[in-house]
Parts: sequence; C-alpha cells; structure tokens
Amino acid sequence: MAEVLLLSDEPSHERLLRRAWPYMRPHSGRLLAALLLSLAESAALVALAPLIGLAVEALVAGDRDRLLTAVALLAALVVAQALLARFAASTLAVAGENVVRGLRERAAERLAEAPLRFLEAHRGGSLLQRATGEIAELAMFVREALPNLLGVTATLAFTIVMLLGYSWPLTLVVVAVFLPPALLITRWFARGAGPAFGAHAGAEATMAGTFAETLDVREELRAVGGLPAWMERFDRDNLATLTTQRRTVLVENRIGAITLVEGAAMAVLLVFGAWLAAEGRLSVATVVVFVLAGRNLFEGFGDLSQLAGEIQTVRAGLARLLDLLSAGAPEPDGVLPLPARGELLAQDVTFRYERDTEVLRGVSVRFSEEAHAGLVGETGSGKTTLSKILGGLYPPDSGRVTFGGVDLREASREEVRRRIALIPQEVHMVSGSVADNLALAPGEPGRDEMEAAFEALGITAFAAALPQGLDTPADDLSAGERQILGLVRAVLADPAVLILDEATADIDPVTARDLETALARLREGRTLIVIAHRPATIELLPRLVGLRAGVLDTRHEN
Ligand SMILES: Nc1ncnc2c1ncn2[C@@H]1O[C@H](COP(=O)(O)OP(=O)(O)OP(=O)(O)O)[C@@H](O)[C@H]1O
Repeated sequence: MAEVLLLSDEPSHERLLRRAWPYMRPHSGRLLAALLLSLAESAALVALAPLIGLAVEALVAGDRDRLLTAVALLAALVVAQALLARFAASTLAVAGENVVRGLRERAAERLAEAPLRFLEAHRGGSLLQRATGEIAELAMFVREALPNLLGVTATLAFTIVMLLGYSWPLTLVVVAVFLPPALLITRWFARGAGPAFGAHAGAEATMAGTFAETLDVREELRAVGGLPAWMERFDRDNLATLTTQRRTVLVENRIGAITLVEGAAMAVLLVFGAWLAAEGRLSVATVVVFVLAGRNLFEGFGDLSQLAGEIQTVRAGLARLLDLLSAGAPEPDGVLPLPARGELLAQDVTFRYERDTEVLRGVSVRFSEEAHAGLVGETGSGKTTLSKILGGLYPPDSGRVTFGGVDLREASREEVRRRIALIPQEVHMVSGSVADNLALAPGEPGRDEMEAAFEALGITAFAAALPQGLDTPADDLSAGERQILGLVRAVLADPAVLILDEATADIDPVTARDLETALARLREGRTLIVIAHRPATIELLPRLVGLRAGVLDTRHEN
C-alpha cells in the first residue's frame, strides 16, 4: 500500500514553537509589538515597589517635597501601567487571533486536499476535533491566558533583577528558599502533564468521532435496533474521557503545593529582612520594597503555575493540530497536460485500501478512444475501486493508469478532472441549491451554461420539473435525480471519459428515462465505462469487462 502517514493519538510535543513558527511568521511585526508593550507594562508594574520605597524613605526622613514627587510619579506610573496592559493585551490578542485564523484556514485546506486514503484511515469526527476543537482551545488561550503569561514572566524576571540591585544577600536567600522547591514542583507537574493532557485530548477526539458517526449511521442504527449497543460504546468513550480528565485534574493539583513554598519563603523574607534592618544593614524602606516585590514574585510564580495547566492543554492541542497539518499533506500535483481525447489504459494495477488485503491484483485493461464498455462482477469484486483508480482518484500501489499515453500521476489534477468524469453510485450533494452544486464543475459554470447543459442532454423537462428550478435545495433530490445532476455536472466539464457507477437505488420510471436519455446523449463522442448493475444496461453495452475477486475475469471478454 502506498505509505499513508497516520496521525498519532499523542503526538510529540518537541520543538512545538519552532514547528508553529511558520504560521506565526506572517504576524511577527504585531507579535513583536505586543511583546515590547508587555515588557514595558511589566517594567512599570515592577517599578511601583521601588517608588513606594522612595515614598516611605521620604516619609521617614520627613522630606515633604520628595514625598510629593514620589507620589506624583506613582500616580503617573499606575496610569501608564494600566494603559500599557490594555494595549499589550489587545495587540497580542489581535496577533494571536490572526495566527489562529491562519491555522484554521490551513487545517480546512488540508482536510479538503488530503489524500483520500489519509482521510479514510481516520474517523471523520476525530479529524474534525483536531481542526475545530483544538483550534477553539488555542483561540481561547490566545485571548485569555497568553497576555497574562507574557506579563507574568517578564514581571518575574524584572523583579528578581530589581531586588538584586537592592540587596543581593536578601534576594539570594529568598530565591534559594523559594525557587528550588517551586521548580521541583513545576517539574513534577510537567512530567505528568504531557501524557495526561495528551491522553485527554485523544479521548475527546475519539468521543467526537463516535458523536459524528452517530449522525452518519443514524438510519442504520434505528433500522437494525442497534442504538442500545451503540450507546454502550458511546458510554465507554465518554467514561474514558472522564477518566483522562480526572488524571489531568490530579496532575494540576500537584501545582497547588507551590502555595506552601510561597508561605515559607515569605516568612523567611520577613524574619531575615527584619534582622538585617535591626542590624542596620538595610533600611526599613528596602524591607518594604522586598515585601511588596516579594508578593509580586510569589504571586507571579503562582500565576505561572496556574497557567501551566492551560499551557499543557494548549500544547497538547497544538501538537495534535500540527500533526494534522504535517501528516495530511496532499500528494504532489503533476504538471503534464492531457490530450483532449485518448485511450485509457490500466497496466498491471494492484491496489490495497488496508495493509495486506489486495483489492485489485495485476489488472490490465484498455479502453480505446470513444469505446463503450460495462464493468461487471460480483459485489466486492473491485469494480468501484477500479473505477476510482481509472478516474485518477486513487493512485495504484503498483502498475499505472495512462490517458493518451500520460500517467495520471504525472498529469495535473485539474486536467484529470476535466478529461475523466467519475459519477459515483450515490452522488453526494453539498448543502445549497442545485445551482450551487453544478457550479462545482471545473471552470465554475454560470446559470446559462447550466441551462445549456440540460438542453444538450435532452432533459430540459427534468430541469423544468424541479420545484424551484436551479434554486431547488439539493437535499430534496432523490438518488436518481442526484445522479442525473452528476451527469449534468459531467457534461459541463466536457470530459473525454465518463465513468458511471450505475445507481442501484430504486429509481422511478420517469427519472430512469431521463437518466437514460442523458447518458445516451453524453456518451456520443466519448469513452463510456459503466459499472452496470441492471440487465437492461448490460445488454446495451457492446463490451463487458469482468472482475472476480480483484482480478480480470476473462469469461466476460467479448
Ligand atoms: N474505503 C475502503 N476501505 C477499505 N476497504 C474497502 C473500501 N472500499 C472498498 N473496500 C473493499 O474493497 C473490496 C472491493 O470493493 P469495491 O467497492 O471496489 O467492490 P465492487 O465490486 O464495486 O462492489 P459493489 O458492487 O458492492 O459496489 C471489498 O472487499 C470492499 O470491502
């Protein structure tokens, strides 16, 4: 099987920032401005304590002028700090939201362009969770926690530098009492956090997958009475989510131990500071500065630890999102043009959806220009798979498919779509009107072209009978009507080859006639390959290609 990169349930958290940088680079100017504003805000916050110290000194010395100056500066600094905090937060939020928007666009692009095998290998809901849930988490973090994170980190660094300037022995004692145990606790937290938060994100994605599947298989579940068994499975997924969440709470609680260390460090600061002051080695004002700044220090570290839980959640989400962005890379597009008409040839094609099960083995078949043929065989023999490979939707694992002598893998996807139209048994419509769906044809045709296509296929009566014409909601159409629209969409692209998986769903006689009329017109001057289920269709085809358990069945060669 062609290698498909699979998403990991708990992707690596290594070098996350470096891996995310390409998505941040376009907004680096604003991010830098936000960083500078944040640094300025932190500097203003840290400067409050020394200013209060100055005021205390002036008060003790009875110096009224100095006291007034210190108070005026304090007032100015408080206002400046508040303004800077506001600007920093809003600039960072805008920059962060732009980064998140870019990530969202890339994720949507990836899902739209990812190799079909990649999409098939994963549950739709879990991919959706990565592309939406993880991004929503990231957006929330950017808006609410990131400004705080930057501010607190800078405040901590500035506070330590400032305190060293006042009294390095007292600073060292405080740092020595506080920092080692606080760091040990943080490490203890971080060690458990990666796996705990990663497992929780994985469990949530599994549950999202089950949720999405519930909607996909709703009719089958009700028809076979499978709801109780399905709900049991959902309950299991739900319980797994709860269990992993409990683990994250336990890990988060580890960080609470820092408050004990905070208390001990403050006590040491007071006792040692008072002793130094009593010895005359420190002024009372300096002790006041230490007590005020010490609070900044401890609270800042406490805030950082609180944020650590959110950081871990967002790291797990970011890792899963980056995993999606790197794993779901589209197959490289070819560059060669395809001739307007030509022979379609499969040579020794082998294909597996999953490892070890060969669905097609050494299939070689030739469809000359304008040939009409039917693909027949028992259910599961590989007809649909061969049609998708002939249509260039999946590359074969070995062998090749050529059109007009050009390997489809080397041709541009756009050219392949224009030359070979594939109409599946069940044509899915996107939400919107008939016109919205026809507009998906190559070249984005307008309404005039759509009407001309109905006429060319001889089914203007079909178009006229649609309740709201081209504005009829596509959801309201039957399987047969959707397949007719598939043919109309095909004629809009004017393909050289038409591959039709004949609808097996019950089609009313009027729709069946319209379908036959459209097909009869459409086949003129083109290669037509029909996966034929109805004897009436098989009879009309001059050649049959048979498949049996993934190999050509020569009994049908005529
Ligand atoms: N997306 C898929 N992932 C894994 N296996 C698949 C997938 N699609 C088809 N298969 C398997 O490949 C084999 C061939 O399926 P395929 O649909 O090509 O047969 P078919 O002849 O078209 O059958 P039918 O007439 O019922 O549509 C079957 O065993 C099927 O279970």
